[in-house]
Amino acid sequence: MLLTIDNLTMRYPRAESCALDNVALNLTAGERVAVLGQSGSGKSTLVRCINRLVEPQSGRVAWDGQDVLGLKPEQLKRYRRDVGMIFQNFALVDRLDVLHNVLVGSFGRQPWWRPLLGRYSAEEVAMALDALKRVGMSDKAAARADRLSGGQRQRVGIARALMQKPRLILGDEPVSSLDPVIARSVLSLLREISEQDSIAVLLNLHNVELARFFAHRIVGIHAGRIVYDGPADGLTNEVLARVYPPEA
Ligand SMILES: Nc1ncnc2c1ncn2[C@@H]1O[C@H](COP(=O)(O)OP(=O)(O)OP(=O)(O)O)[C@@H](O)[C@H]1O
Repeated sequence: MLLTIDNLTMRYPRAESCALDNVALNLTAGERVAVLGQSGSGKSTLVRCINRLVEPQSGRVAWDGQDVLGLKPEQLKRYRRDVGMIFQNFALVDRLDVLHNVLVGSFGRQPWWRPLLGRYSAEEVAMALDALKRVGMSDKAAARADRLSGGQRQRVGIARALMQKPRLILGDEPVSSLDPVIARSVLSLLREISEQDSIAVLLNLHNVELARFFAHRIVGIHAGRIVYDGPADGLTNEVLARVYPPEA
C-alpha cells in the first residue's frame, strides 16, 4: 500500500466541530482518486494532513508503511519529494520564465545552496525540457509565466511536479479556476501521466462529471466523514445525496 490513513481526526484550534472525523483511506500505486464534498466538508484538510501542513489530533498517515508524523528530517525530505503538489492558483513565479518555474521542482533533489545561485545542472535542464514536452508546453519554455492562460499555467504546474519524480500527486481543486473544456484537458493530461508513470493522483474536485471522467475511485466526504468510497460508476443519485445532502 502506498498511502494508508487510519482513524484520522483533525480539529482546528477553537473550531466547534472536527474538520475530519475518524477518516480511513488507502491508496495504491497509480490509483486515481477524486474527493468530492460540499464546501467546508474537509477535503482541503485531508490534503493538508497528507502533506503534513497540519497535524491531526489523532490517527495515522503512513507512506510505504512508515508513519509520516514520525519521519526524521532526511526521511521527511524524501517523502516531500515523493509527493508532488498542484494548486488551484497554480503557484507559479510570475516574473520567471516557464523553464525556470519547472526547474523549481528540482529543489528537493539538490544541495540546499544550489537554488540560491540559480544554477541547474545540464541534466536538470534536460529533465525540465522533457517535462515541458510531456505537458505540451515546449514552445513556451522561454515565455514569462504571467503571459500564460490558466490551462497553460496548470500544465506548467504539472511539469514542475514531474521534476520531483513523484509517486503521488495531490491537488486541492486544481481545475476550479479553469473553464470546463480546459479543465477536462488538464485532467486528461494528468490521467495520461498517471497511467504512463504509475503515479497515484488524489484530487479534490468540485465537479461530479469531471470526477467521474478523471478517477477510478471516488471518495465522498460530508462533515468530515467519508460517506462514500467506491468506484466512479457507483456514484448514484442516492450516493450523491449523501455527499451533497440538501440544506436542512
Ligand atoms: N485554518 C483553519 N482554522 C479553523 N478552521 C478551519 C481552518 N481551515 C478549515 N477550517 C474548517 O474546517 C472545516 C473543513 O474545511 P476544509 O477547508 O478542509 O473544507 P473543504 O471541503 O476543503 O472546503 P472548500 O471546498 O470550501 O475548500 C470547515 O468547517 C472549515 O471552516
